[in-house]
Amino acid sequence: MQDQIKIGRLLDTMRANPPLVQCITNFVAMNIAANVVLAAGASPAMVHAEEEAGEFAAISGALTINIGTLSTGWLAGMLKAAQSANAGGKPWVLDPVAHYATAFRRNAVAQLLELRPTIIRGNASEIIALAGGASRGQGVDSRDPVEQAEESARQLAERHGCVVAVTGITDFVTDGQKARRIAGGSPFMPQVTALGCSLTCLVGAFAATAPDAALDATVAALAVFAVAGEQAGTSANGPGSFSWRFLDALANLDRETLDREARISAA
Ligand SMILES: Nc1ncnc2c1ncn2[C@@H]1O[C@H](COP(=O)(O)OP(=O)(O)OP(=O)(O)O)[C@@H](O)[C@H]1O
Ligand SMILES: Cc1ncsc1CCO
Ligand SMILES: [Mg+2]
Repeated sequence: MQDQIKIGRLLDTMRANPPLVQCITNFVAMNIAANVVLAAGASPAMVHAEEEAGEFAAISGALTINIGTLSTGWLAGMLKAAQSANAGGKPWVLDPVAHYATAFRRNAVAQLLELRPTIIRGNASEIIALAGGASRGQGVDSRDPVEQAEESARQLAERHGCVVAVTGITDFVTDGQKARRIAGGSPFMPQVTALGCSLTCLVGAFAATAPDAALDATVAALAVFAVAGEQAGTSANGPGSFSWRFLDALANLDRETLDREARISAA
C-alpha cells in the first residue's frame, strides 16, 4: 500500500538530515536506546535534568519522555521539557512505562497527559490501563495481546487528540480515525530489555523528520523495527546475539529493503 512507499522515503529524509532527539528515558534504556537511534540514522541526546531539560527541548527536533525509572527530580525535568516542546511547536512522545503500578506513576502520567503528547507509545497492557481498562500487565511487561488494546488505543487517540501506538506481536497505530497494523519483528524482542523504550526514541526521530505527519512518522519507526527485527531474528541464537544483530540490521537497512519487506495494512 501507499504507506510502504512513503516510509522508505522518510528513512532517507531522516538520514540525510539527522534530527537531534532529546530522549528522557530510563536508566535501563539509556545506552541501548541511544545506540538504536544512532544506528537508524538520527542523533540522540539523553538529557533530563530539571535545570536544562526545557532549554534543551528548545534546540531539539523532538522530545521523548519515558517514565521507566521515575523520580521527583526527573518528573520536574519531564514537565519542563514537554512545556518547552509545546512552546516551540515540536512533537513529543510519551512512553507510560508501568504507569498502572504505583500512585506516583499514575499521577506523573496524568500531569504529562495534560501537556498533550503528540504520540503515545506503549505495550498492550499499558495502553489498556491508560484508557481505563483492566490490564494484566506485570511491572514493565505486557501480558495482554495487542488486539485487546486496539479499542483502548482508538479511545485514547480521540480523548487526547494524539497518535497512539500499541506494540507487540503485530503493532497497531491509530490517530482515532485512520489505523494501521505493522507485522514483523521477532519473539526475541520482548526478551531484550528496553527495546520498546528504544522504539519510543526512534518514533521521536521520525516525528522530528515529519512533524506534521505524526501517524506516518510512527508507522515508519515501527516498520523499521519490524523489518530489522525480523532480519536479526532469523540468524540469532538467543537474546544476546539478537541484540547486536538488531543494531547491525538497523544500520544496514536501506530504503528499498524497507519498502519491500514492511508489512503494513490498513485496520
Ligand atoms: N512476540 C513478538 N514478536 C515480534 N515482535 C515483537 C514481539 N513482542 C514485541 N515485539 C516488538 O518489540 C518491540 C518493542 O515492543 P514491546 O511491546 O515489547 O515494548 P515494551 O513492552 O514497551 O518494551 P520495554 O518496556 O522492554 O522497552 C516492537 O517493535 C514490537 O513490535
Ligand atoms: C526493566 C525496566 N525497569 C524499569 S524501566 C525498564 C526497561 C523496560 O521498560
Ligand atoms: Mg515499555
